[in-house]
Amino acid sequence: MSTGASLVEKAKKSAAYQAVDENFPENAKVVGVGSGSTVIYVAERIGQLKNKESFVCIPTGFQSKQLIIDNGLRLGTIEQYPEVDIAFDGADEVDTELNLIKGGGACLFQEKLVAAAASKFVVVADFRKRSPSKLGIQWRKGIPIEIVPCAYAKVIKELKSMGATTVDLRQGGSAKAGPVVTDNNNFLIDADFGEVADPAKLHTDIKQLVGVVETGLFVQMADKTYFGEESGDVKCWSK
Ligand SMILES: O=C(CO)[C@H](O)[C@H](O)COP(=O)(O)O
Repeated sequence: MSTGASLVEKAKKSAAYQAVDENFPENAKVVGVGSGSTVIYVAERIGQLKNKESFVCIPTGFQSKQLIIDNGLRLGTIEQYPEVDIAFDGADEVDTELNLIKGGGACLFQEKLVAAAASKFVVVADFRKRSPSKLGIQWRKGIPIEIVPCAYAKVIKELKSMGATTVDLRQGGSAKAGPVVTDNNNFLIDADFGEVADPAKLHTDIKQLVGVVETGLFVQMADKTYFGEESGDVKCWSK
């Protein structure tokens, strides 16, 4: 009998494999590979393609770079290849409009950069990531926001005055004393705004604060999301 943890793992793998099988363009030249535990299976599946010498993969951070290398894929950079044919990535929450919260794994800036450069953006997730309506229902840790380190006190104060109920400078926990440092040498704030009524407005309001590099609200960027279900099925939401 499958345990809860192995059901989740199977769900991630099924979603990732189906997303690659149904969307990988035959003549792809540049492919974005996201970050997180679900994307591990995306990289694995792409690594099984017979023509893997014919395209380059663009990472969204350190872990993603390792996944590309470990699966025998060609590594490129977004500076060399600013036009991406397709990007695959995970998400922390997906709403019914296909808006996302991302950044639980601290990679949101490069994830958004690669997704924004991509002609098609496909998300892979397990059933726990699906919101019944708005963002902020399933993912209760707050919206991840990447900031320049010296701006943290100012931005925290401003986010509180914008109505965030909890605002935390993300800490490394037992793995690191002090704040998490991103792949871009920045800090991360998690700001809880509850249920997000208007993700585009919230993103714009936060982005205007001096010191904010990027928010983990991915508004109308995803073309499709594949959810691996507890039953073993995969559900696809598309625009
Ligand atoms: O946004 C991310 C990292 O910044 C990840 O894509 C997101 O956290 C989902 O990760 P996982 O597939 O491990 O649940």
